[in-house]
Amino acid sequence: MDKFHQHLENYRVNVKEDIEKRLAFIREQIDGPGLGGAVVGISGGIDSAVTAALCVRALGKDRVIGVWMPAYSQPVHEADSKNLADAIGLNLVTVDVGPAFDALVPAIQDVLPLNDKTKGNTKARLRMTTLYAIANQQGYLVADTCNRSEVYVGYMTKGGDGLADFNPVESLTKHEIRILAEELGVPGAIITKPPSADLWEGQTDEQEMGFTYEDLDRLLITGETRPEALERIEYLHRISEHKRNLMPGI
Ligand SMILES: Nc1ncnc2c1ncn2[C@@H]1O[C@H](COP(=O)(O)OP(=O)(O)OC[C@H]2O[C@@H]([n+]3cccc(C(=O)O)c3)[C@H](O)[C@@H]2O)[C@@H](O)[C@H]1O
Ligand SMILES: Nc1ncnc2c1ncn2[C@@H]1O[C@H](COP(=O)(O)OP(=O)(O)OP(=O)(O)O)[C@@H](O)[C@H]1O
Ligand SMILES: [Mg+2]
Repeated sequence: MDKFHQHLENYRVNVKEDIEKRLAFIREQIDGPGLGGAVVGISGGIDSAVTAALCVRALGKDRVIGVWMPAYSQPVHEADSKNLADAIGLNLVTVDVGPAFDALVPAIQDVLPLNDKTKGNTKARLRMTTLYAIANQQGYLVADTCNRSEVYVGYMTKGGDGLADFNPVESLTKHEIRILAEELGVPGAIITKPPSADLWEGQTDEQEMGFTYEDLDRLLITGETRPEALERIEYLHRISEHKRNLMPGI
């Protein structure tokens, strides 16, 4: 077995211990300052599924709100979000951010045209606004869902999914997140689905980044990867330095 798979195997063996460490971290973040609970944006993807499952285990289902926020989202993600909620006992609510997006984008476009990426990032920032409204009102914290792989290359929207109050999955690569998801009882369809920001039709992480999560996670775990991927990964890492901030994480 190579170094990469050996690392993942070790993680699998120790996953229960790792979960306990993360649950303690979440309780410390919420109960330390005497706050009520946590709010998590639920996309139907694996990162938010794992984050929500950890929060529910740490705090109990009455202290966690999951929010599905469609804006021209693929129907499969809504179904997966509902299946997740049933599987982990998550209190899931829906806030449709589509109308706000439809009102805001033409107003900005009166000033200058926006491309698909900019529009997509605007959706992510409307979701952040929604999560903070709920957190504000309830005395909750917003949970971040960005994993170690995404953070390394800055693959998140600044001030969107990249802005939150604490992060229970920050030190985990995408491959480790998959192992954790299995252990937490996340439905299989969410674990095997290709990662996507779903910010525009047909978007997938690997296609947009220009390398695979295996390329990226091999680098993070073993220090080596395919030379062609390495150049692009390090380029994205350099230009995203401004996105890595000081929020408490584990
Ligand atoms: N050197 C610098 N120092 C300080 N600030 C700097 C900067 N360079 C850019 N900026 C600022 O940052 C902005 C660009 O950052 P940002 O708005 O994030 O935009 P950008 O990095 O261009 O796009 C975000 C990327 O993250 C992806 N994404 C978003 C959301 C979720 C997921 C997912 O995995 O699901 C992925 C999305 O598909 C896209 O590829 C600039 O407009 C500028 O305001
Ligand atoms: N439609 C949505 N409703 C609610 N939250 C969303 C939605 N789309 C994205 N988000 C939030 O933005 C985060 C970033 O998206 P990202 O795609 O990186 O994570 P994911 O969907 O959970 O996992 P994956 O990377 O496997 O797709 C999500 O984890 C979620 O918190
Ligand atoms: Mg996603």
